[in-house]
Amino acid sequence: MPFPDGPTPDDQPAPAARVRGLRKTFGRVVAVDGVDLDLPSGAIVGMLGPNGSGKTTLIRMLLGLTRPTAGHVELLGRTGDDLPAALPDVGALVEGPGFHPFLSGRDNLRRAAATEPRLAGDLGAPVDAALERVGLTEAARRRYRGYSLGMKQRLGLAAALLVPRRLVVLDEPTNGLDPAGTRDVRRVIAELHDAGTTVLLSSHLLAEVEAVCTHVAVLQRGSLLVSGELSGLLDAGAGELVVTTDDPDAALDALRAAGAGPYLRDGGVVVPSGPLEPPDVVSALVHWGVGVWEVHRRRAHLEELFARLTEEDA
Ligand SMILES: Nc1ncnc2c1ncn2[C@@H]1O[C@H](COP(=O)(O)OP(=O)(O)OP(=O)(O)O)[C@@H](O)[C@H]1O
Repeated sequence: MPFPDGPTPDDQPAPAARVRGLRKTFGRVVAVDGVDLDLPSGAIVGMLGPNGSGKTTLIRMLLGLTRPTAGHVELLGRTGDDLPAALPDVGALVEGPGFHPFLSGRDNLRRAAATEPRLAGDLGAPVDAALERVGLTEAARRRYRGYSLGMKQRLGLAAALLVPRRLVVLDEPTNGLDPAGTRDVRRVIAELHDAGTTVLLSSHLLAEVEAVCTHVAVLQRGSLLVSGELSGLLDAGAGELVVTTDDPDAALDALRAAGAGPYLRDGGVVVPSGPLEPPDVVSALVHWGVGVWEVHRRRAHLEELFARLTEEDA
């Protein structure tokens, strides 16, 4: 069956994944409510949303682990009954059926490696490489049952990295990790990105997402509030202007008279986002004879953008 939007133009690489009209209900609960989303090829897409907003359900539908109530999923160009054919190229760290509690980390990983169609023969080398990559070499002989949450997360990540993937999906990968583990995950994501792998990262850590992601998608109550390139969204969502002047008190008066609600912060005059654009601010200050050294727009942080989006929609 052709995908609803038709083919991607020749000059654009096909997205690693796309969903259209994706919906999932559990009884009366609408977990995902008609989501359209592309994961651009090679991007690191941060998926954000409050608890219960549908992130895990969306990821599970993307990976074929949960059947959608309605809508379409395309994964690495495969859809419908053909979707499982994409899965060997997809690595995933999602909560779900875990590892065997009485086997060691290494033996669990060997079992996972044995199910990889692209690994044959000696599984020792790829298993050891994956353990090394996630910093689990020393604990590899210990039973999974005795692993801390962070070690379990690392082993799950190792399983996702057993072979080169075109898409890696990480559902809250830093959950339970110490700062060193968080750094390791960040390094692994950067390595995947350098290798051209598309990464979908679901996280509540906004600073983390801002630091590593090229794109974001924000969910709320099962609906997509916004998605796109992170830098563009932060620029568009930019807020306040900051004025540097020798006479902040006069600047406050001038800007109040112009209809802004300015205030002082760290010696600068802050003009909250509102009707006044930079030329209006400069003109108001010049009109009042206030010397202006600089007016710049402060780039919003993801935390502010996220708060604004989710509060506006609340
Ligand atoms: N198997 C299930 N049976 C019933 N309801 C479910 C099931 N899975 C998810 N839900 C419900 O669907 C909604 C979305 O849940 P989901 O786990 O996808 O959200 P999330 O954004 O991943 O949340 P969190 O950030 O807390 O992990 C919630 O209301 C949840 O209770």
